[in-house]
Amino acid sequence: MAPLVKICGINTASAADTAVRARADFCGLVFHPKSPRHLGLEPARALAERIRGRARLVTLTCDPDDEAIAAILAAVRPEFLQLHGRETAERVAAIHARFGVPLIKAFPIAEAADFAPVAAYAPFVEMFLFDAKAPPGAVPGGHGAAFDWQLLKGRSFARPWFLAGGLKPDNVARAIAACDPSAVDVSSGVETAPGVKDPDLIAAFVSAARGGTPS
Ligand SMILES: O=C(O)c1ccccc1N[C@@H]1O[C@H](COP(=O)(O)O)[C@@H](O)[C@H]1O
Repeated sequence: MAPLVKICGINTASAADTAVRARADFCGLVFHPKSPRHLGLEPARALAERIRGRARLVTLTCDPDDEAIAAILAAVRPEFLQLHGRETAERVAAIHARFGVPLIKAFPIAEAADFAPVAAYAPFVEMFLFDAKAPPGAVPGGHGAAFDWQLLKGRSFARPWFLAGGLKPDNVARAIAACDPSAVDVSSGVETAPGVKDPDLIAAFVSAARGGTPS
């Protein structure tokens, strides 16, 4: 079965409309001030209202405190909160208990040992997400870097999972064939510059992920 598709880092009305028209399953809004895709609460609220009901809304943040989570949830009312920082299983359990919003937990992957912590998060999250490790000191994601998809081959997990990191229209079909993810996530692979989404690349990515022709 074709995986679900998430377009992350939506930051304009036109990118939102393109993702929805391409029938992306999830649209991601980034709350990370060091990211070129960062949104303030008010622009995020407006984009969320444009997307709501047409794709599932995901808000992405890294190591948020409770105050930040409360503000994001109140402004956007997302279907999912993606935690893309170094949140421990205990912290994720606390977020789950306090806020009850379905969680996507991201894990940075470079070698097989990086999957070891994943199982401990299963009771508290809806989906896992596997991304390449970011360079030291850099923003934790959105770099367009891939990890070795073969590391996922033959593994099973207690939750559905996203493949992320360095996906593009011209490699997403190969990535899906290599490791059979439940969902794929892309940010920089559908951009012409950091934070600048391209309508043709978004449409090509969704089509290629669903078994169409890569552009
Ligand atoms: O997109 C961002 O700016 C971002 C910022 C901070 C953490 C994660 C971020 N994006 C996520 O990173 C992965 C991979 O992105 P890419 O396709 O390789 O550019 C993806 O899950 C994004 O949701």
